[in-house]
Amino acid sequence: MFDSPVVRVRVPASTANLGPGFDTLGMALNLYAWIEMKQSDETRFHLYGDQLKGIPGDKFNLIYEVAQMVFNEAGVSVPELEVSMYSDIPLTRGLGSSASAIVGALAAANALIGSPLSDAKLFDMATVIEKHPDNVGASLYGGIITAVWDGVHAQCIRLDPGDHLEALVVIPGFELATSKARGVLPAEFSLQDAVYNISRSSLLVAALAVGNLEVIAEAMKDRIHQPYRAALVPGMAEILKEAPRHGALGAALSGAGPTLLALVDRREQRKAELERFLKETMQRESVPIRMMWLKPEAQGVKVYTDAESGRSFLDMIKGESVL
Ligand SMILES: Nc1ncnc2c1ncn2[C@@H]1O[C@H](COP(=O)(O)OP(=O)(O)OP(=O)(O)O)[C@@H](O)[C@H]1O
Ligand SMILES: N[C@@H](CCO)C(=O)O
Repeated sequence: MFDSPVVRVRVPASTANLGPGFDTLGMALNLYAWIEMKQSDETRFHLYGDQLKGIPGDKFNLIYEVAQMVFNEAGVSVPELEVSMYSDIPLTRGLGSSASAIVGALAAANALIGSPLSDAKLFDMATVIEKHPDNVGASLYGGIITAVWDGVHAQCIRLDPGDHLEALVVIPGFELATSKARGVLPAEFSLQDAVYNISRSSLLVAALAVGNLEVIAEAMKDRIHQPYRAALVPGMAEILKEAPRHGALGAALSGAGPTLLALVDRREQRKAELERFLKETMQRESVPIRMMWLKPEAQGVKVYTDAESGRSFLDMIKGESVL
């Protein structure tokens, strides 16, 4: 048996793919979900905020299921949990809400039992659950990650995002399930399209590694998933094509969408023009949107100990939440 502390974690949202890096590139963003977890005599959930509406408040919640995987892996039994959760990450919009829930639950459950599992093990488990390492790697490690998965083990290299990148995200007022956005993709690609994506994805990683932002517009182009998904997101094709002419370094569908993300150099003077272009394009398509300026988050999931917290769960969040 172990002492039963109260564990809190903060986990960042993420954007996956960054255009050509389908299922391999991810970047953490400064939008967060928070989870508090403790052992209990009966399982109880306290879900706060608009973003968690409709999420199950019982043992069918993803957080509970993932926590039990950690306990099984570690060979301990913690059948009943009291979980509080607050999130600023919109659900099913392409900003890695499921990855944040998975990584947050893994980190919280692991900390609850004295952290027997390594980060590498948590990464493997997260990837098996999510089925691709891009969002979960970014939420776990922070920064920009380039990752591979062999079906069992995931590996990644983390790049520091630097100080110059910023992202303008356009979040449409409708949900797009990852399963639906993957369902429209072909099973096979031509050699030409494969080369097109490999070359751009490699260029993008190299550009981000050395801070050469000039090639980003070309490096964010993709032929593997975005052309097929464009029909699911009105305005997407025009925004991906034209955003660089309005001040963006490049633009991409964020994860499986429907959120669109324009990367910007923070020193760029044309932010208002970019905002106007994105807003007007979506308005022409009659798509209601929310726009947010976000920054890359260098820190991955953060575990707070009892001693560090000292405040109630909601008080702790108040200072950091964007809502
Ligand atoms: N905090 C949470 N607790 C429980 N389940 C969650 C939580 N957050 C997300 N989920 C589950 O994940 C689903 C969304 O996952 P999905 O992969 O479709 O979108 P996403 O993760 O927001 O976007 P993307 O993977 O494209 O970045 C939700 O419908 C819900 O079932
Ligand atoms: N790489 C994934 C991200 C969504 O979780 C996709 O584009 O389907």
